Amino acid sequence: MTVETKTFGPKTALIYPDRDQAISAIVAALLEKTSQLLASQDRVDIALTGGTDGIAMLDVARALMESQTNPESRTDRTDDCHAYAQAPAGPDSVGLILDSLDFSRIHFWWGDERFVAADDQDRNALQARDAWLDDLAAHHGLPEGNIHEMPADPRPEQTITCEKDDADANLKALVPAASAYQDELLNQLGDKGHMDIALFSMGPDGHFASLFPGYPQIFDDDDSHLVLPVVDSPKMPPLRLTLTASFIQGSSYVWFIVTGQRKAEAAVRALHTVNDEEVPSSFGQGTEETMWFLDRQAASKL
Ligand SMILES: O=C1O[C@H](COP(=O)(O)O)[C@@H](O)[C@H](O)[C@H]1O
Repeated sequence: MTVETKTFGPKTALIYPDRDQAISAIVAALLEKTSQLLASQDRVDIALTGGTDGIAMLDVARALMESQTNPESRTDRTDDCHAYAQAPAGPDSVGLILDSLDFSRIHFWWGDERFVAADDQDRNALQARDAWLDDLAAHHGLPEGNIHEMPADPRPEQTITCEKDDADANLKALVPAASAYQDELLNQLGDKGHMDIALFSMGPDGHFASLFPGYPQIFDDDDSHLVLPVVDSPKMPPLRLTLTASFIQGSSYVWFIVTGQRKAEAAVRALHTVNDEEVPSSFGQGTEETMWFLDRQAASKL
């Protein structure tokens, strides 16, 4: 597989010929890094992302796992998604890493969530469960308690409106939800206090997590805030919860998966700048490493 590398100060861009290869590469990197970290620490905390590429990553990881346990599924899956065929460490070594991972020591979190009912298909957590996590919990030793979903909107559907005037009513539901997730993060992460690996994708407007350009959440620099509510997201649905930029910046490894021409403009701005409120993804930096996995289209303006 050919991969081109470009560096932008502390940020590195890895450019793959196409979307499948970019996704396979970030999955392989995730599995390798998780395995490496588990060798020297008790647990690994991973923040997942929603969106098309974020969920496609989990589909690929599951396909890879199925190919390990059921070799007959291997050919079809390779044709479908190039999962392990394109993985940088080689199909078998990535599959072996996946096979040997101790999921009882891996915890999954989210960078953001759409604040909708628990059974709403828009939920990032529900999509992630369908793609991979429920299978990990049912068959591969991932304890249910290691899946740390952001809270869902507990209100009955007919009481929820998203008119501007209803911001107060919505905040009454969102603020305790944000604070419950913050408490869970603080309790679970303890002295470590940060994510090991935080995965993100980026919208064409440059948002990541639910931090949107020019919105108040991206200007919040109070380090005691880990999670914030969003009442009027420009991307549907309008009510959301998001990790803050300052908490994200405490993560060890911050990795982006970004594909498609429509994200090329935002990608070039995010990689060339740091902490630019007009391009929130420019805030995405890790203490150990900041890596962008791109396909050629998304990287076309770099
Ligand atoms: O709504 C969201 O969108 C972004 C980006 O999604 P994509 O489909 O353009 O890849 C995602 O990062 C975020 O988690 C999600 O809530």
